[in-house]
This record gives sequence, structure tokens and C-alpha cells, in this order.
Amino acid sequence: MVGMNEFNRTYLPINAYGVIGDCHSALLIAPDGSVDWGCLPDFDSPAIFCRLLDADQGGFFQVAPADATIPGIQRYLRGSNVLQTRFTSISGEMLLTDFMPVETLEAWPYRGMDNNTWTREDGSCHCLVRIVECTHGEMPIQVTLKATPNYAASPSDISLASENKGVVISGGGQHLGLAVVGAQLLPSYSIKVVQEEGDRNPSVVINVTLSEGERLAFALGVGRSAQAARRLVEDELHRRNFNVELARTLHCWRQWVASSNYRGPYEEWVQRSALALKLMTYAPTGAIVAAPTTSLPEELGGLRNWDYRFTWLRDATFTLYALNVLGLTDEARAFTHWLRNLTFVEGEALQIMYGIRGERDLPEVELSHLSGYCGSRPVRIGNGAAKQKQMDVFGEVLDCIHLYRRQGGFERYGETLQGPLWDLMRALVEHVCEHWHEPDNGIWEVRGGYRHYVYSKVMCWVALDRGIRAAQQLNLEADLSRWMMVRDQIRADILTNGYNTELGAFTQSYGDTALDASNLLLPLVGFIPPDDPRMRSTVDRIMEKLTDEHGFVYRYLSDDGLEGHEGTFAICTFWLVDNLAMQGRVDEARSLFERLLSYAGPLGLFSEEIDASNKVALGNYPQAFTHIALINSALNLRKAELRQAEHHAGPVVAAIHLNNQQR
Ligand SMILES: OC[C@H]1O[C@H](O[C@H]2O[C@H](CO)[C@@H](O)[C@H](O)[C@H]2O)[C@H](O)[C@@H](O)[C@@H]1O
Repeated sequence: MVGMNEFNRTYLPINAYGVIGDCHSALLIAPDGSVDWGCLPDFDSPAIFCRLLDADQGGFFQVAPADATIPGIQRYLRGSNVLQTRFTSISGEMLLTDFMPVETLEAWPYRGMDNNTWTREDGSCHCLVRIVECTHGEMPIQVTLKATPNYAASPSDISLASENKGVVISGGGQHLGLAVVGAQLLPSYSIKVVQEEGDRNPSVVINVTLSEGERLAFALGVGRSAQAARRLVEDELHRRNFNVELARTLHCWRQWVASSNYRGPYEEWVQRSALALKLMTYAPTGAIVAAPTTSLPEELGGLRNWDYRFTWLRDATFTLYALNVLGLTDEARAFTHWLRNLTFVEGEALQIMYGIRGERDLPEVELSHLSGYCGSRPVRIGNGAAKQKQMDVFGEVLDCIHLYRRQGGFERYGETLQGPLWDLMRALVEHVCEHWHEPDNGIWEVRGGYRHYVYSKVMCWVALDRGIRAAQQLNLEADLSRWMMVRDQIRADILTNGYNTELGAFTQSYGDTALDASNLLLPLVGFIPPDDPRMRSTVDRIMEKLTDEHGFVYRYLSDDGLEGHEGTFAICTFWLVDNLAMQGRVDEARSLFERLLSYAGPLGLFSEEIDASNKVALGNYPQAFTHIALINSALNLRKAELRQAEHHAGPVVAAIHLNNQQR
């Protein structure tokens, strides 16, 4: 409980939420059975449930015991993103099983960008299914559905479907159908529409008492029109067999996660993180969102609130590294297709982020009618960072393709790097050759103007390095002598201007004394060995000056042109774990890793940042960055432990094997 709303229920901690999805969109469900965040049918559709961002005005969909004091405890069904909430009282117990049906988790790489995302392969609609079952005694249940279309900006109407089969809700151009399946014969079943004076969004309230063994399903789908939504409620959703769909959905998730090759310490954490990452993939195009939410604050009550429902090349390629190292490669294949479909011909026109269908314009707008999570305003949709210049993305894209190739990705799918993808890579490398020396906004998307960020330069070096390796190993057309010369120039430039000998650290930008946690990536990308004295002392300086009292890492502490402060950045703390592990400081690494894990939510999920002093999760949730880094750190720790046990030499890191530069 982190903040009190005067009218309604309190705001819950960000990481208290369970998350479900169908690789089109994702929903956040509280332990009291309330869907408090939901954009349907796609990640970037206007939210119809946004109580998370305004506890008073925002819509929600709650299935819970009528006695609101009965607590719910959530867990995921083994190896899946199917969420189960158990409500237990003296007189009865009920299980609520929440899922979004999937028949396959495969991306559809060949559908292009303007496909139909509303229906599934078999023509039926994507939906949320909530199965409720009384497993013991008796349980009076209350269901409240208050949809607030268009981020609670539009009024809506509710009409009952024939034979009390459910309701149809329309507003702001959005149309929903809720089907109540299996309740009509129960004598206690009642359904009514409630609208208080002045409320532009009526609610539907359903009451029913279930006895042991009785089971109901609530299925919520979206239609393109009110008529289509009515058809859903009165026909399609009642014809579907949700028990079979649950079994199929479970099978899909379990089959997907079973193909991960990781067996070792922290396996359950790694598995949960992989499942969380898969939730962020957008099957129709192969895009990957940074998180399925917007505007969960980086400071409670602050203005650092951003929309993450887009595809950053950086976040997405980092996601693919993590999945790749687990042996999960389908996502990288889909992503390379998405990448090739983007509308750009030269490096110049490559944006740092896109919409999930490849949209280039993501205008940033403030939703002034929403009060924000715990009063954190403004709530923003869209993201102005789309027009920023961030030179690191070239290295990230090339490194991702490099790793995918090295893992045998192309051969596995009968594809090749030669052809359009190599043309694209070559264009990117050529662009880096021309522009690496220019200042940019940096990895953190700082809004205060261009600088010569060290990490951006290092990733320009990575772009050249990976391009050269591919060209040499596959005998591809490239201006190799120029590329090699530029690669060496960049490295020399960084070592001269990016390392401050007085401070004993790589700095945030050239000529600067500020530290930046992104420099913890330098050994991870193979720019410098982890035990190079310059890297060792950079790590020490970061531990001294860029951490909180729990040893968690801030991304930077320098002025970024924005008001307020933020928490420690979880991905950065995991990078510190990696560095410690790679330096052979395994006990320190393990202890930091485990401390960090203790800040996960009850379901093993993380947001972007942590305010450890107040024990709160901050920022969008669940965030890909954090789960990517958790996976990499678990693997790096295991490698370091094995190395320690076997007295092995030579650090092994997630993306690059430093002791085998030929690969
Ligand atoms: O700090 C200001 C910036 O914050 C956001 O960027 C952060 O999130 C991105 C998505 O995970 C990540 O790629 C980036 O490295 C982070 O700094 C926000 O999206 C930006 O608009 C904002 O300027």
C-alpha cells in the first residue's frame, strides 16, 4: 500500500501485480482480483482499464469474493503466464484463473505491418478469460466491470445482452463484450448496470453465489463495432470451450519455456524472467515492447513518467540477447523480419524506437485528466524520445544479429545473412563510420542536449567490430580496410577522452567527471577485459559513488535537465553483479544478486527501478530491461562459480567470448 485514494481503494505497490498476456497485449491484475491496467486488443490500444493511473476515475474489472476483506494470494501456474488467485475464508474457498488464450506463441513474421490483429488464426477474437471456481464450501462473488474507454477520456454506454448472457460496452470508438458463461441457470445470479450521477462510465455489477464444484467463466473481448461486440457476447464467446483453451494456453507457455536450455542456480527466477520477456513480444510483427505500461513513476509524485509500450531497438535487442543465451531464438528471427520491414534505407533515417507495427511517429501527449499513480503526473502517452539521436543503437542491432548468427539462428530457419539483411547491416556500419564522432542523447535518452557519451562511442566500436567479423567470416562485401581503421580510431579516441586518469574511471561523457553505470557494459560487449585495471577501478568508483546504502546502482547522478530524482536502476545493479562475477569477486556478486532478488514482487517480477530505503518498486512494469539483466547475471554468476571451481581462466560473458575473438 503506497498511497491512499480518498474515494476508492488505495494504490497497490507496482510489483504487487500479476501480469498476463497473449503476445498482443498484457493486463495487470491485482491480488484482489482487479484488472487495473489493460489496453486491448494491442499493447498500444487506448487503455480501457486504467485504475493504476487514477484510482478514482480509471476503469477496472474485478472478480472477487463479495466480502472484500477476504484476501487473495496469487501464483502463476507452473511454467506459464496463467495466473491463479486463491481467496480463502472460513466458509469457503474460490480460485480465480486468469489467462488470455493463445494457440501458438509464434510470431507471424511474414504478415507485414498493417495486418489484422483483432482476430486469431481461426477467426475468433483475442480475449481475457477469467474462470472462477468454488473449491470448498460456499462463496458469494461480486464482479464489477467498469470500462473507461480511451484512457478514461470518453463516456460510455452499457447494454445488456439477450438472456442476461452478458453486456456490451461502447465508448470513444472502443467496443467490448463481456460474456458470462455458465451463470444463467444459477438462481443467485443477478446482473445490473449501475451509474452514479455525474459518472460518464457506468459499471456492470454481477452477483452470484457459488457452491463447492461450481464454476463460471467471464470472457471479455473487443469488437470493431458495437454490433460485432454484441455478436461476441451473444454467440462466439458462448460457443468457445474455455477449459480446452486454458489447457491449450498452458501447453503453449510450457512448451515454449521448456525449450530454454538453462539448468542451474536461480532456474525459477530465470524461467519467470524469460516468461515475462515473452509477454512483451508482439506476435503480429515480431516487435518487442520495453514494458506494457505507461507512466508508472520513477519518483513517487514526480514527473518522470514515460510511455514504454513501444519498441526501442536497444531494449528489444537486449531482450533478444537474453532469450538467445537461453537458446530461445524464434523471437530473434521474427525481430530480424520486423527490422527489415522498417521504412528506412540509410542509417540516417533509422530511428531509435518505433511503434509495434513500425510506426515512426509517436507523438508525446499529456493526459491531464488522469491524476497519475499516487499522484504522479503528468501521465504521458507517446514518447518524444523517438526523435532523439542515440548512436548506441547501431552497435546494439549489429551485436544482436551477431549473436543470433553465432547461435546458428539463420541456419536453423533455413535463412541467410547474405542479401537484404547484410545490405541493411552494411548501411548501418557505413553510417557509423561517417557519424561516430558526433555527440548524441546517449543511452539514457537525456533530454538536456547532445554530448559525447562514452557508452555511445563504445557501441559505435561494437557496430564496426561485429560488422567486420561478419564480413570476414562469411566473406561478405564490405570496405574492410576502412572499417578496421575506423574501429581502431574509435577505440583510441575512447581510451584517450573517455577515461579520466585522475578519477580512475571511464566517465559519462568526454571531458567530464560524472560517472555513468552504462560503462559497466564495456567488458560485457568485449570492448575491454573485465580485469583491465581501468575497468577494475571504474567498477570500484561506481561502487563508491554511484550506489545507495544497499549497494544498488543509480544510472547516473549528474543533472539530466529534469526536475526531481529517481530510484536506483535495476539493470545497472545487475551489470555490477556481472562485473564482479567476471572479475572473480564471486561472493560479492552473489550477495548483491540475492539482495536484488529480495526486491522482486511476490510473483518474481520487477519494474525498472528500486527505492530500497522505502522498499518500493518504481517505473514501468514489468520492465524488459530488468528481466533481461536478471537472466544474464544468473548465467554469469553460474559461469563465474564454475570457473572458480575449476580454476578456469578467461572471462565468459553473455554476448561475447573474449577469449575467442575469432567467432
Ligand atoms: O530518463 C528520461 C527518459 O526515460 C525513458 O527512457 C528510459 O527507458 C527506455 C525504455 O526502457 C530506455 O531505452 C532508456 O535507456 C531509459 O533511459 C523515456 O522513455 C524517455 O522518453 C525519457 O527521455
